[in-house]
Amino acid sequence: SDNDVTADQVVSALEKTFGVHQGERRNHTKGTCAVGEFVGSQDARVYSRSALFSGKPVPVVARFSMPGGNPKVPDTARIPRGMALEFRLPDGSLQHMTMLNTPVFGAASPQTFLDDIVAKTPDPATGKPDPEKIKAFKASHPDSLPQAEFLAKHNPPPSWVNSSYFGIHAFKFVNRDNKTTLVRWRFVPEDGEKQLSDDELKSAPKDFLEEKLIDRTRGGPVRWQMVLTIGVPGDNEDNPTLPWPDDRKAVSIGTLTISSATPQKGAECENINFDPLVMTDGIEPSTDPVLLFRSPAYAVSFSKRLNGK
Ligand code: HEM
Repeated sequence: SDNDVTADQVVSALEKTFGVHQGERRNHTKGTCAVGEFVGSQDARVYSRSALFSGKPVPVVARFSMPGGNPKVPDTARIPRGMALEFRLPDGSLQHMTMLNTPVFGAASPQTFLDDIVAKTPDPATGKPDPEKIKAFKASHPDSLPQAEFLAKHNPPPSWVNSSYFGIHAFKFVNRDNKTTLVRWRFVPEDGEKQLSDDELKSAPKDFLEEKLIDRTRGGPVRWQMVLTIGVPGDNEDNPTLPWPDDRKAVSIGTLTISSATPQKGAECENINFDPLVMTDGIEPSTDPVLLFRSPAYAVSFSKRLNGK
């Protein structure tokens, strides 16, 4: 059962499939650091008393990343894109949001996540994953299909600034009257959502995302609107592979501004563990077992890389 899957097991599987890159993240290894600020809107305070939504600018350290433990994965890979944010509040507390550019995740349980990584273990004969094992994984894990379908229909973006990023899990917002609201959130880019064409995907170089982000921020700040979706009673809070119905109320609750970007080596984001359970008063986790499993898994990866392993 799921309860048997451990963080160590998952990190070991990541190491077996992608190799160990000393001092580096075991997942989302390739990435770029950035900094900026967030300004929350009054509308958020109906739902959350978090200081994040005071209306005053809150400094943010961000990291854009490619999933998987391969530091050289090409920027054209048909896999999700990640955006992690650390909000540094005036009282010294932190809020993390660690997101992907897909509205749903590819696993409803830690077991599916583990089985996915194991299915991608390179075959010693070819040095590549065995297509039969990947097929068998898909057939036996229907919860992996909604995200795979989204990735099949949406080509990767030409730039980090041309994606929406989704919190994916349900979370709880708690307001001043202790009223709890089940929510999901996403960040919608002011530069617009864009996708590479099939031809562009074939001709694009291996590495372009980092350079384009550095150039784009030199030309001026990049913004995303934070959009909150309000759940209604009965909406699922424990399955990140299933979206809520489209007609749920959505409220714009703040603006993220990214002002500069740098390679990750030695930069501020490098030694942050973007554990999604780091939260301020007014924002709380749901019962989603995948969300709750992330924290121990990130801790194992973080302590290894911090110790130079
Ligand atoms: C069972 C589920 C999951 C496991 C086991 C897992 C595991 C990991 C690990 C080990 C890391 C590297 C941590 C570090 O060394 O700092 C990581 C990074 C990351 N994960 Fe997950 N993850 C899971 C689910 C998710 C989900 C659902 C999302 C998005 C909603 C997500 C988004 C990210 C992002 C964006 C990063 C990079 C963070 C950074 O820039 O440092 N992961 N994940």
